[in-house]
Amino acid sequence: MEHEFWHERWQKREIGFHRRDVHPLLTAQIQSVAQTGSTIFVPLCGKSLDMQWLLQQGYQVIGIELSEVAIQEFFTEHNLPYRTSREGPFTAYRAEGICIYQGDFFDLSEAHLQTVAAWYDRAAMVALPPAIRTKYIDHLQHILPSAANGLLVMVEYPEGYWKGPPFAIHTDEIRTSYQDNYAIEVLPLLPGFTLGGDANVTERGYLLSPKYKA
Ligand SMILES: C[S@@+](CC[C@H](N)C(=O)[O-])C[C@H]1O[C@@H](n2cnc3c(N)ncnc32)[C@H](O)[C@@H]1O
Repeated sequence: MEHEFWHERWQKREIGFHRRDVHPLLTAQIQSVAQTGSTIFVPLCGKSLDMQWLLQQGYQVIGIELSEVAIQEFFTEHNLPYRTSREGPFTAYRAEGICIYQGDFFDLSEAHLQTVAAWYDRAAMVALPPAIRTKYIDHLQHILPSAANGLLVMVEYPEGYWKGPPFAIHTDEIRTSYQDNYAIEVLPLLPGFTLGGDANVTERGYLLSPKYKA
């Protein structure tokens, strides 16, 4: 997806991916991947309420998001006074416990994520078409600290049912993408996120723990 695609979606308010509640898998599983007080990386974070929930639970949050509209709305909607600073290719938005980098995920480096204990991917990997997704997985594994755990939420639906995004990502692809470096626990299927429910669309969580810690 081109950057323009996402900027337009935020400008035109085509943000059906934005949930009005905290994701139940996050609340159920966060303690499996990171202790309270530790830092959670939220790639392609949008203005997810999940980040506010993490802050309320005592976690620190690092996010990365292309859209400054999304980031400003996040801080405004939660009444979080923030400051901004220009840092290389990014504008960093900071408030107590949280830093969201406005810019391209692919410009992040290891230095930005040194303190991260776990990453939380909800609607990040599934937002990307296959060619970019491969780059995303490579870059993510390159910049994460080797001890970081993962909590992933993927969308599943029958082939051809939707055009995407979100793209359907099944367990086989998660294994191919991460099994070299992570042990993978596959969580049970949940009803999908679509408004009013849609039996063809489901979500599945994964817990990833590193096989090799430096
Ligand atoms: C489907 S939305 C999901 C947002 C959030 N994770 C949530 O659960 O609501 C994907 C987000 O990724 C952002 N995005 C897409 N490509 C990006 C990139 N290369 N770098 C940073 N953010 C990106 C988009 O602007 C969009 O807000």
